[in-house]
Amino acid sequence: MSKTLVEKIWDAHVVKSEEGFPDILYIDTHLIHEVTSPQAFDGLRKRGLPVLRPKQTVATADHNVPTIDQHLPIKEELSRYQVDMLTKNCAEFGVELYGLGHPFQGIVHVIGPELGITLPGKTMVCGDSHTSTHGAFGAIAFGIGTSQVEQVLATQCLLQQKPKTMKIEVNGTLNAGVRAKDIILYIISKISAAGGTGYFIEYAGTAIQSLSMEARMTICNMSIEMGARGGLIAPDEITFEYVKGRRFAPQGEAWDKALAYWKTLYSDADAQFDSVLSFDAADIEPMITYGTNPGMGMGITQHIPATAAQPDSEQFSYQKALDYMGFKDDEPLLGKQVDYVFIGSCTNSRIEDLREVAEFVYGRQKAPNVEVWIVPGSKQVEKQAIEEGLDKVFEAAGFGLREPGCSACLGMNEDKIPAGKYCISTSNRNFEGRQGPNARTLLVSPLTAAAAAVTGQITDVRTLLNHPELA
Ligand SMILES: CC(C)[C@@](O)(CC(=O)O)C(=O)O
Ligand code: SF4
Repeated sequence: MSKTLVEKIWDAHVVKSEEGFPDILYIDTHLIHEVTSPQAFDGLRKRGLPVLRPKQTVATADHNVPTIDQHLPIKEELSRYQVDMLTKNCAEFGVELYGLGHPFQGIVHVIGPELGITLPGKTMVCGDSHTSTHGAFGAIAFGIGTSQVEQVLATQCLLQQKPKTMKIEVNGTLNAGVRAKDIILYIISKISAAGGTGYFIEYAGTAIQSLSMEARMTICNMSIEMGARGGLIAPDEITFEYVKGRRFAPQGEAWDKALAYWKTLYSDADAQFDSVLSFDAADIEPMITYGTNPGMGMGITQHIPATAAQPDSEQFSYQKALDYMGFKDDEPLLGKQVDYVFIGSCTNSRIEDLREVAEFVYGRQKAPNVEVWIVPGSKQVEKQAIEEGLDKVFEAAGFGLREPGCSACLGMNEDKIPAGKYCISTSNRNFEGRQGPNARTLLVSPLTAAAAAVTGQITDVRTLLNHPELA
């Protein structure tokens, strides 16, 4: 019987399936961080239970960590407490922790892939809705809640309803200045922040298959931002090349065996999806969000869609979003001054992202009216960026390479955007107060962020690509 890729991986991990009940799903790898694990460990402690498979559990500190002077004690009391609790819990339950100062530390969805922990065909969960990132490797990866974190720690299994499947095809060639982040922001702007609810999405098509693994991770990372359970891309030679030789990837005969299995991981030609959407890469221009959910995005040269053009039921919340952002119906965003540029987060903070920013700002200066924070996704990304001299390029442009963490993606550590300030951000959420109370977030690609860093305003990067003398 023909199957989609999701069905193939799901069915290979079902421990028990009974009509009218959720499946019992085996979890290959459980990733944890300091925010959503304390209560789960407390639950085990109260019931006197161990972590069933500590060797299949990996922890890191990323949300609450500072991104400068990480060698010093964390200043914020709550952040320090969260990180200390993670250290204590991992020591007590025998879980490997890549904590502050460890050479493998970083954002949980950056370190899994770069360490070869994220592999095709796996089931992977984390108490974090951006766990879908790992689907870029052809894994079923999704976010879970704290009580489910406890369930997986105790049983290495999870009760889950089998999700519906959606195929999103993007075919064709990307225009100049258009990157993976623009693809996913475009898709979400077309189907809305709820368009994928209840589905597990498979991204396919020639434009997707032409992307690097880092770019594929950017796409899968934001599956949740359209309500999807997760997102994945069938593994191929680009995937295998990326994984080969990584620290925890299979080696030798185990590699050969794994590769033979991974090559069976694709949706059968006649597999039935519950929904299929198609997009043309040629229609996509550099994107930017103007509102307070990732679905409120538009091409950077466009004008903000009118409130009256929204469905009646959405007009109140739409207008409220524009008021929060200080924007009006039908106004253009190009040329608007911004205050901060944040390049980081599990969406865009990998070496490919930093290289692209460095290439763009090389020989240029940041604008005097912006503060630029560039935050590597992990210690390994930081190390590689320094080895490649990218830190020197950033310093010459007027901003320094910080240390790894979630940073300004969310207001849970020292890196907060002040109230009322506009932040051009390569992260994945622009909710009210996400980057700090009353901060105003404009989601873009790293390339568009680099352009704003140089001009100090919302900029169509293609202008500068075509006319380097302009900035
Ligand atoms: C808030 C934080 C813990 C989180 O990582 C949680 C999540 O993604 O579920 C986020 O980015 O919103
Ligand atoms: S970088 Fe942002 S979105 Fe990603 S895990 Fe951290 S807080 Fe969540």
